[in-house]
Amino acid sequence: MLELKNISFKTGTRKILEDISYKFEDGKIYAVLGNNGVGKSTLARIIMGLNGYIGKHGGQIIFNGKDITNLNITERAKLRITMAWQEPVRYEGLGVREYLTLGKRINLSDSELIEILNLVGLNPFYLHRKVDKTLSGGERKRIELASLIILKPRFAIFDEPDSGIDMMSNIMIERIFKIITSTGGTVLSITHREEIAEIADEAFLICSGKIKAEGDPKKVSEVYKSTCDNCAHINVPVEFTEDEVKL
Ligand SMILES: Nc1ncnc2c1ncn2[C@@H]1O[C@H](COP(=O)(O)OP(=O)(O)OP(=O)(O)O)[C@@H](O)[C@H]1O
Repeated sequence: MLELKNISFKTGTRKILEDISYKFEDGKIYAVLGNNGVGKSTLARIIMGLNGYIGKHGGQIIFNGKDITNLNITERAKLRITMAWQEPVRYEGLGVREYLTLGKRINLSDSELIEILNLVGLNPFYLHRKVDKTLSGGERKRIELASLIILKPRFAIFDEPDSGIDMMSNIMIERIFKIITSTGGTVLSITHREEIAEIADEAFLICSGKIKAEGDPKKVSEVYKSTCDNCAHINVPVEFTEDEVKL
């Protein structure tokens, strides 16, 4: 269980996140919806413990009963809190096999690696490729998803899990999420796409740094469609009533 308690974040006088409280249970998929710039990735960076966010945000993060608010990204990684970034990084010279096995620190046979590549829609040939600019964006993203499966995360954040990957891959994304939740891990997917949000067990909508709606993913994505398409208050914190929030 990961619990966010009254998370807030400011840059100068600008409020980016305000009073975000949410409980993520083990073995469940969650989605966070919201327009560009509403604070979704900022919340992810706070959960991950990135430099520039630790000690600079308000509120607490409790993970399995332990206060992890002041732990850095490495300490949180040891608790297997991980993230697949919106724009995966490339490493010149590093082979896919080395990357996936953390330079052989993770012991996986070729057939196990090939099975994981297959899960993310890549053929065995990719084991012999490098994680560099010769990979397309979509291929790189798939390798990143494979590495996340291998890490067996307890809490995994996917920032736009389908960015750069074709539409046909929604089923693949759902399969990856379910591999993680089947062993009790929690998935948080950050998305603009209703189809991806609707894979989740629960969803919440961030608007101007606050939770505007939470609950059933279909209902939350309806609120998203009906209110966020022509948003009149991008990045301006607004007040919502309790009734609007719980769905
Ligand atoms: N450390 C920071 N310093 C200055 N501004 C920041 C910082 N972190 C986030 N912001 C600003 O906060 C706002 C929210 O950013 P964030 O990346 O969280 O948005 P988002 O909801 O993930 O958007 P997108 O869908 O475009 O990825 C943006 O205007 C961003 O520029």
